[in-house]
Amino acid sequence: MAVQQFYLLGEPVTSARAIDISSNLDLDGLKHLVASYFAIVEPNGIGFQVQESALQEVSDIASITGPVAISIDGHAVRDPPGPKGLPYLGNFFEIYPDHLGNHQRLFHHYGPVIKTNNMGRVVYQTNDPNIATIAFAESDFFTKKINEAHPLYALKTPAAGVFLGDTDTEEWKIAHKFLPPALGPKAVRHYAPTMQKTVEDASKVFDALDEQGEAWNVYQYMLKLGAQAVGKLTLGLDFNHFSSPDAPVHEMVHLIAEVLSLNKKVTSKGDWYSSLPFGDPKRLKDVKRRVEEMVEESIQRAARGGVEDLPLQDAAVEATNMVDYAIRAVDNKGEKLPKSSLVWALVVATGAGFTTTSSLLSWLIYGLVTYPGMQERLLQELVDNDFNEDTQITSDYTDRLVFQDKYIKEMQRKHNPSFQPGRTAKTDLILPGGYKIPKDAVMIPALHHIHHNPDLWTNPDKFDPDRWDTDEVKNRPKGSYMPFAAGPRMCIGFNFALQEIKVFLPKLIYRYKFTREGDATVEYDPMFQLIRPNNLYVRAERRVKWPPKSEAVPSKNTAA
Ligand code: HEM
Repeated sequence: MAVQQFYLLGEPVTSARAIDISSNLDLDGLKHLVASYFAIVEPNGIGFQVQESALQEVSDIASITGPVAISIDGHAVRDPPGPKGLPYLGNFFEIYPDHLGNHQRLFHHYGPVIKTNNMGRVVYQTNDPNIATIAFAESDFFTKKINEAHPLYALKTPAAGVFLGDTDTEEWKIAHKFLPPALGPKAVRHYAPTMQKTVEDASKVFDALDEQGEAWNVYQYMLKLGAQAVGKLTLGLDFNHFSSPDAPVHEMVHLIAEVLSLNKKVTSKGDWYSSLPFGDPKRLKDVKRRVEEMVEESIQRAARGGVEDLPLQDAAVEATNMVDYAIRAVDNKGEKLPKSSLVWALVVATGAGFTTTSSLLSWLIYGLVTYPGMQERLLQELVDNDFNEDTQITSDYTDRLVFQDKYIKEMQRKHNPSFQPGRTAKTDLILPGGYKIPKDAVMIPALHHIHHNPDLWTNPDKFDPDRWDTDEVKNRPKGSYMPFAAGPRMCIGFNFALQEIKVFLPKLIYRYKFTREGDATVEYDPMFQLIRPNNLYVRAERRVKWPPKSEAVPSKNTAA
């Protein structure tokens, strides 16, 4: 057994630590051993050196007199770089209002891990797929722990378990056992007819707007549409969003959207702002309480779809909505989702459900009126697949819409609603590239910037659904595309979201021709938890004719 001194290159030599090297360790074994002492996340990136000469043999490393330096991927360890910023304000005005564009610029300038300071709140972000995957993995290094530095801090609600709670809690474990079956592929398939009925009912309003020759704000109507479906399928509630063109947004929907806006405002401006006893922070608390009350009332009112309790998987395919499911589902120990978790788990499913899908739906319509040829190609695919007003849309049917699938994928790459899921460092650690991250720091895998990283995507600013056919995209590095995040805390509602979109989009495109109203640059809302377009207006005109089937596609009535 030999004892050798090691220190991290970039740190003082006096920080060297003595490590016992057993005689039968090979180089890989030594890297793993050293990694465990210094919390180096990826041992394979470790190099050993003395005065700039690399050491490749364990015997040489063991026999050197004096400390051996550890490099990471050829680098000394360092703090993630970032702009210096102003006193008190930090980088706030270098980042807002166009935080997407400005972070893109910062990644370009400083590299794959950046550190910024927003009025005292330090934020680490990455556009590197490997580091993002490490952060999402829930490991000895990172977990979802919503501390003061986390973008969801002002919304933290341990009782919710999912989304607004820490991983290392009983509440998360329980909610994460009960909710996913109700949002799995089988369960959401039985929601398809309700989704279809929702968009069909909404067409009365879009028809009326067309008859009046009116353009409409896309986000406002997609908020109504997304919420109308989610309200029925999570809470069993009819929000009455399509009783007339001017029907108001239901109070619950309005308040949940306000919560997301308030949270972004409160958490973007540092700790001093979030602790103010008035203004946005106070309003946030009040609105949260009101939402809780409303969901509680709707749970009490919700009609049960049946009387008997059922095992989780059966309840998921039998239940008429998620309240019904949550009341009836029992796990294999005969236990139910506790009352203490029920209300907030359903608030989260409702809020996470409609805020995200309404933003994505808005971007999907944006794409129709912005990117040339998209609307025509999507419509042609429907015609070629014999779509008409009576088609019952099932997952078997949508599986045939190959171009629609690529269009949605590309939209979620380029205009994904979610952009800042955060994970918290459990210890002082060293990331690939040698970046030092202190315990309790929050690392944000910046989804928008991973999806626009030019090292991963050719011409990332170009909207190009056909890129999904290329080998480059098919063989992309792990972690290059994660619209729903990744790892144990990733989205559990993605089946629901994708199915809803795949039902809504054909119905809208087949019935209406969308055109852009106005030519102002479409702006996203910088003070919202999600990326949504603020000022996009369209006209949706009832189609009176449709293109013929493509020549290559045999008509249904043509004999083979
Ligand atoms: C376009 C649609 C959607 C997108 C882009 C999206 C994105 C995400 C992302 C990025 C996360 C991780 C958040 C974090 O780590 O902080 C997440 C979590 C979650 N999503 Fe979604 N989501 C979508 C739709 C939905 C829908 C429709 C539902 C439910 C009906 C839903 C329910 C949830 C829940 C409950 C979590 C928390 C899971 C946990 O904490 O373990 N999402 N979503």
